[in-house]
Amino acid sequence: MTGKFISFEGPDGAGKTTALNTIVADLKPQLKKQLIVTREPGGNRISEAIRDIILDRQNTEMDDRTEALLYAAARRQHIVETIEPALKANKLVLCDRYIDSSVAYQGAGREIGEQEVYQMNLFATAGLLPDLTIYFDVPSEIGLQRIMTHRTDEINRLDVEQLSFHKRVRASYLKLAKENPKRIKLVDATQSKGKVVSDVETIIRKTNSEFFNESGE
Ligand SMILES: Nc1ncnc2c1ncn2[C@@H]1O[C@H](COP(=O)(O)OP(=O)(O)OP(=O)(O)O)[C@@H](O)[C@H]1O
Ligand SMILES: Cc1cn([C@H]2C[C@H](O)[C@@H](COP(=O)(O)O)O2)c(=O)[nH]c1=O
Repeated sequence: MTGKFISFEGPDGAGKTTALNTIVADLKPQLKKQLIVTREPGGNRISEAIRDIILDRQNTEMDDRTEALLYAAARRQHIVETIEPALKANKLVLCDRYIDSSVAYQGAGREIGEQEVYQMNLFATAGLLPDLTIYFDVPSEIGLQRIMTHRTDEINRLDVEQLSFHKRVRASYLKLAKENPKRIKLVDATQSKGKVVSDVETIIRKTNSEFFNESGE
């Protein structure tokens, strides 16, 4: 496959989606190749239906392993319908969350075990990993505060987990970043929105120069 696959990761409320919207608007005119922007869980009819089931706050009886399997199932369908065809067509794929979310949220947050969840996801992904992962690092308290203050209409079943759950998620992300320094680049997401965007754009430009017009404009 010849395209490039970049995932955006971070705890809830880290600001990934906000930054992604600005980054897409900024980078699109500067790119030589086509850009695909997508998200997990979701990105197609089946995966969006799975997303609705997972995130529905009424589904309080959902078992932790059921949850992990549903995320992996949504991921599989997303890879087959969206990510692989885009990479084969030499496109740049920007994806809001991917496999690291499962390791951090289900592996560490739900305490299923990070290795176990990673191994199960290897089956779902057939080993497809992002070329680059931007990790938006924010203390759990700040992320949750942002969500509770500004996004009360969209609070989902995972957002309402206890602070200890979210702290395990962040600790797991930090561990992943430390263990995979070539793939995962950490951005300080407590900075202003503008600074976060500019840090991310610098990383993307540096690591994917072949996708940009020579003038960079
Ligand atoms: N750098 C920032 N400083 C302050 N507030 C921010 C910053 N970035 C985003 N926000 C605000 O925080 C809230 C959450 O942002 P956003 O939805 O982009 O986070 P997210 O990482 O996509 O979260 P989730 O994964 O839970 O969907 C929004 O109200 C957004 O305006
Ligand atoms: C892919 C993936 C996601 N999650 C969690 C993380 C968030 O709490 C929600 C998705 O909501 P967002 O607003 O789109 O960020 O799902 C998870 O626990 N495991 C995963 O694999």
